[in-house]
Amino acid sequence: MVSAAVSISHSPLNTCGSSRRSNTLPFFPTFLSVSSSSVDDENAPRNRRVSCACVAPPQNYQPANFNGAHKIDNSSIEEEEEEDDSDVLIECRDVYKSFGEKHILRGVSFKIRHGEALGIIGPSGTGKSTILKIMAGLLAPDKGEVLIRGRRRHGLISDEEISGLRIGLVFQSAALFDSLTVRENVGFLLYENSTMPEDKIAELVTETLAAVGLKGVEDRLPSELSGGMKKRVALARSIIFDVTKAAIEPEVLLYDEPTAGLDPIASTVVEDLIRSVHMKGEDALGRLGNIASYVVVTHQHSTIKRAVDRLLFLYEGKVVWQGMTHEFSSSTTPIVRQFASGSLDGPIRY
Ligand SMILES: Nc1ncnc2c1ncn2[C@@H]1O[C@H](COP(=O)(O)OP(=O)(O)OP(=O)(O)O)[C@@H](O)[C@H]1O
Repeated sequence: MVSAAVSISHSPLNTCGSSRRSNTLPFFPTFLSVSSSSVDDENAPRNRRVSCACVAPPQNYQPANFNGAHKIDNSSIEEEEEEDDSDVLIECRDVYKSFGEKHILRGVSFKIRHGEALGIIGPSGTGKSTILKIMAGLLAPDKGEVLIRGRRRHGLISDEEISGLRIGLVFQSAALFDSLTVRENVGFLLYENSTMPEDKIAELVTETLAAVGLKGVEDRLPSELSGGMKKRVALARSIIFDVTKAAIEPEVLLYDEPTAGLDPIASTVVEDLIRSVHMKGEDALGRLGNIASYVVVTHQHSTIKRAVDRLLFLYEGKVVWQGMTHEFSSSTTPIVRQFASGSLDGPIRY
């Protein structure tokens, strides 16, 4: 489980020609610190450098086509080998990760294609948050590879290594800066890195907050917000982008349990918001979303149904099933049936 003090987006902080710092903001170091509860201290990047590069859709891009659920077996791997991988943005290949004696990931392999809305499900403690952190570059795998647009990443993220792709991680907790106002939290990266005038950033922050259903909260501190409002502020922070740039900067967003702890209606708001910022559709402001693909780790049925198209089921360190969302509840695979129904009978034992 991730519970972090900050939400990060892999946009530049003080790197990549960081140009300007708002005088309304306190000084922040190059590495945006993350609470000790969120990231393995030993593995946390020091002086982290993050990507500001923009990613264009692959040439000859064809939308991803997933034709059904399948259990992971050799035949499916053979099939995958014949696929056109020009639209694969992130690939985890046989990834292993242990924490001491705990072997959490034991050979996890999957691809995230351009345009995908992917969900990762599975029992608590199976490593869902861990795989997100590995993709985001906060943790390094012990074994196996993470490929970013076909290029193997060595160690943790650096600008050079992942140039060509922005990856944002929205932590399970809203992870806002307590001492900054909502405006400063949402506009943080723009204040730090863009050349936009401050009044324009403030305008954009207000628009983005409106897009997540929040009005008139710009001057509040996070402590003055409800849990659901904090989540929406965190989402606003993850989707805001520099509108003065000629090219939209698509990115892959990784959401760790974005609807956990929300009431059903607030969950729906967040689920629709996640959908709306996807490149395929327009956001609440009528702009094309800039998120090329996204991954949602969730336990919530409503989020599975509403926010994602394809699912990976992680269990005992491996992807044991994958399929389209509508196949989840009708699957006859025992482990999926048990999980979908919440039954105590089945292969998963607590
Ligand atoms: N930095 C760490 N140091 C030691 N153990 C860790 C660390 N991070 C995760 N773990 C352990 O790895 C296991 C998997 O954790 P992870 O948070 O990835 O699971 P999860 O599938 O996301 O769980 P949940 O659904 O409950 O959020 C857990 O047993 C957790 O205690």
